[in-house]
Parts: sequence; C-alpha cells; structure tokens
Amino acid sequence: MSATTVELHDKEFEIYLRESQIKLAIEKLAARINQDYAGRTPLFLAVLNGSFMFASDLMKEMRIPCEISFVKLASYQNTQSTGSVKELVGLNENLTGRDVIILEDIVDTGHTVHQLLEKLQTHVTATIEIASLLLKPACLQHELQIKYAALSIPNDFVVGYGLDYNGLGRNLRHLYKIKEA
Ligand SMILES: O=P(O)(O)OC[C@H]1O[C@H](OP(=O)(O)OP(=O)(O)O)[C@H](O)[C@@H]1O
Ligand code: HPA
Repeated sequence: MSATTVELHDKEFEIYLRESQIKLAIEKLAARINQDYAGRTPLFLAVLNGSFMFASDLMKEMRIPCEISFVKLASYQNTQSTGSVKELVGLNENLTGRDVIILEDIVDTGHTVHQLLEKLQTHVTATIEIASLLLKPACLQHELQIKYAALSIPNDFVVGYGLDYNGLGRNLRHLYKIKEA
C-alpha cells in the first residue's frame, strides 16, 4: 500500500489513478501499437524527463522489433534569447525513412510536442506519430493529432509516475492530483 495523499513542497496531492489503472491503459495502448506497426520497426523518441516511467512500461509491452532513444527540449540562454527558445538535445539517430513515435508523459497545452514536431521537420521520416500517457484535451492550444493517448484527463495538475511538481513526485508509483482547498 502507498499513501493516498502526498505533500510536495507547499502543496497536497490526492490519489487520482492507481498504478494498476495506469498499467492497464498502457497495455491497451501497446496492443494498438503492436497491431498498427506489425511488420515494421518503429523508433520511439521518449521526451525527457517526464516520460521515463511511461517509456519503460510501454517498452515492456512491445511485441514487435523496436528501438528507443531519449531526447530533451532544453532551454538555452544566449544574449538574444529570453529562455523560451528550446534546443533539441540527444538526437543521435538517423531518422530518414523511420517510423517515429514520440513518447510523452503528458500533452497539456501541446507547446512541447508542437515545438518538437517543428524541430523534426527537417528529417525525412516515413511516419511520425505521438503517444502520450496523459492528454488534457481542454488545454490543447495547437492542432495536434495525438493518435495514441492512453488516458484523457481533466484540467487538473497531476504528479507521480514520472511527472513532477518543481522537481518532486516523479518517483511516485500512482498518479496524484492537486487537492482542492
Ligand atoms: O503540452 P505542454 O503544455 O508543453 O506540457 C507537457 C510537457 O510538460 C512537461 O515537461 P517539462 O517541460 O515540465 O519538463 P520535464 O519533462 O522535465 O518535467 C511534460 O513532461 C511534457 O513534456
Ligand atoms: O499536470 C501536469 N503535471 C506535471 N507536469 C506537467 N506539465 C504539463 N502539465 C503537467
């Protein structure tokens, strides 16, 4: 058993989705990907940091040949930039002709995935899709086709299972949402 509420920094969170529910949703998602990509060898690009747990559990459910690589959109500072400009780091693979599946822990406003897709535009992939553990449809600010979303959730701030609140909470095995006052 683990706690039904947790305190991280100044905020209290209550349990939202248990590990068993998350695992089930990932199994269902993996079954779809296994079927859709039969006969192909997709390359997963997992976006750090938040996606590490999702990527790990999804990979264990893959029954087709596949590869994974981890990338990060890092803020960088120079004399011109305000810090909102991001640099794609960690991409060492040749994506030409590959079936790429981006792995995210959460698509919220969609800014991150939108930026990542822009950065990948110069690569001539065969296909490119997005798989996210969580999707907040009410928050999306970009026209994105999220083909593979394991769970759709309301506009609550969530932590656990890789997701953090100011650095804390990534280690939690369940998902927690912020507790209403
Ligand atoms: O759809 P969006 O509004 O862009 O939000 C989603 C992104 O926000 C979080 O990343 P963050 O930049 O906090 O980095 P992290 O993965 O290291 O926590 C999360 O992991 C997604 O990548
Ligand atoms: O709800 C969230 N929790 C943690 N990180 C996030 N990044 C975007 N949305 C969230």
